[in-house]
Amino acid sequence: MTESTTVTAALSVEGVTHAFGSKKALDDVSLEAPAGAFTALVGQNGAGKTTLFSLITRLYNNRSGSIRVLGYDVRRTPAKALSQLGVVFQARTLDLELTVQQNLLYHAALHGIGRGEAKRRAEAALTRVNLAERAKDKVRALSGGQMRRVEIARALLHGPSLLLLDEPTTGLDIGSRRTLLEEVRRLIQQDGIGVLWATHLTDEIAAADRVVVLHQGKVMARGTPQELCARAKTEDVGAAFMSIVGETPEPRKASA
Ligand SMILES: Nc1ncnc2c1ncn2[C@@H]1O[C@H](COP(=O)(O)OP(=O)(O)OP(=O)(O)O)[C@@H](O)[C@H]1O
Repeated sequence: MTESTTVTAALSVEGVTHAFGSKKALDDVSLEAPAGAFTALVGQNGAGKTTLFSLITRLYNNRSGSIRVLGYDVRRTPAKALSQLGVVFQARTLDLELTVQQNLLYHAALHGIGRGEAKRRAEAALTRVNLAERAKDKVRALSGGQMRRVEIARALLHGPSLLLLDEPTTGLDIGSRRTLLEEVRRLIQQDGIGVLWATHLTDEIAAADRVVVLHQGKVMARGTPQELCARAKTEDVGAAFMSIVGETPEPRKASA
């Protein structure tokens, strides 16, 4: 898929700048996350990923440019835009002492979803992330990867068209990371939702449909992993990322 292809944008960001005092955290950022696709937002620490998520979710007000979720401007029509948005934040936000189901029902109540409907949706959402059998377990009893999947189920309760995940694999082992990626890919295939997955781990972008490279608040590149590799004249997407942000990849250590 190329930039010129006409697609339904689950998320469209155009010309967004955001500063903390005199420091620009985002500088004229434009990007898209199409429906039915996995878009990776890759950047090193401090690139501006969390700031962008805070603007999309209206934790911060965007004073420049526009942010649209399924065509709804988050500033002009926030209720419509946010109703299409599911978010998994970097820090975990589940109540460890409640059961998985209680956590989901609590969240559904905040969205004004009635008890019966909430139970039905919670079961369906847990089934989608392969955790239906853990509904009655306390969250404390789950692994880190399972907790992340509960957070995804929770984010899906109100039927969003766009799922934002901010560094969702932080603290997970390699197997759990792979499972999480597979689950999210399956959701995209089954439901056609758009996903924006923020990460600093370049191995997580190799299988993305599209990649957006963010560096020091600026979009440095957009395209498929193959397009990024072609641009940087390498076959390794991690090396392509390092080249695009102007850093030399560390030489591989020889095995002992
Ligand atoms: N509340 C704040 N006040 C001042 N500066 C901030 C604030 N939040 C972020 N910044 C600065 O904005 C820039 C972008 O930070 P941001 O957290 O968005 O990056 P990030 O890509 O999410 O990084 P990380 O992966 O470390 O979370 C950084 O220089 C950061 O120091």
